[in-house]
Amino acid sequence: MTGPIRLGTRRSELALTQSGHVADALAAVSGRPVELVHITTEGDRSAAAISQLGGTGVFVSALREALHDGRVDVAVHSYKDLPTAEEPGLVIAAVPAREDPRDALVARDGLTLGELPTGATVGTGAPRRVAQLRALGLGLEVVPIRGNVDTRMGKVTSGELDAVVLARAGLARLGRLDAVTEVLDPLQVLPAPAQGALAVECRSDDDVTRSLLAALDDAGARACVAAERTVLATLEAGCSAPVAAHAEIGEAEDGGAEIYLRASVTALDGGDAVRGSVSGPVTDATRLGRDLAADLLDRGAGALVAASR
Ligand SMILES: NCc1[nH]cc(CCC(=O)O)c1CC(=O)O
Repeated sequence: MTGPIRLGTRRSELALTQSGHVADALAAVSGRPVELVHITTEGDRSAAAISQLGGTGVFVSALREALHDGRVDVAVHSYKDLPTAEEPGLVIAAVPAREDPRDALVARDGLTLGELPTGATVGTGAPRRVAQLRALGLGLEVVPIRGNVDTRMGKVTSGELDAVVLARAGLARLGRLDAVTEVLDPLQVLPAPAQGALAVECRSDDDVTRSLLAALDDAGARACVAAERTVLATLEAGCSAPVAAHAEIGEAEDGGAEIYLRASVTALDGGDAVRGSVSGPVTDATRLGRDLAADLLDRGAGALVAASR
């Protein structure tokens, strides 16, 4: 097979940027042309809140249909938008090196969270961010917003809102880090499981594409994402639940590689939260995720997840 590799992508500027990077890398390792195929998803067509459309899975299903149908060979997703359930017939063949997964504040006048006055309006649509911002006890007024990155940042420029919270990774990929006024400390606002990572998917029986994509895989990023998403799956929480998780790789005392995993579940009103952390060998990523979720459940996380449904 020497024809072009067809890579399905959403049309948003962020999706096109992410897909473009993967397409370039895939062309370089395969020596074959890579053709971008634009796919429109229900999440792009509708202005309704994501929670009303049935979760962020709405961004994913149209791309997956195109893979199943054979219209495309490869699809690139923001990993945090993927449901935790595996998709029969498809495989995540590459998790490329990850961007900084932290959340970022874009505020008027260069302000940080701590400098925003009581009653300042902060826009975000994600329940995880709403809950953690309220839990800071700063008296911020959290305003639900959605739309692409430009639309959200425009609400600060126009003066409609004092600030918005976005994934730093999206701003980095779009070349908009200049707008960031504070990168949020994960001790205050822990990012979403798999934030900043991409999932590059193909058909499980497409051995040629699988082996090409294997060259784009970053084992450390894959292990961190596995640990974080296992927390989410074990808590039986959807991607719109106020669950946060963040894994990092560091050096263990014996010189080997170790994962340090943190997670939190926060009540939507910010009045209650359960946080925890665990560390262990990189090869035990999913076990670490399960252990941390079990610890959070022991300490009451189940009720917080249930209350957010
Ligand atoms: N939910 C939308 C979404 N999906 C992925 C990103 C950013 C890129 C990433 O996290 O990889 C965003 C925007 C945001 O949260 O600000």
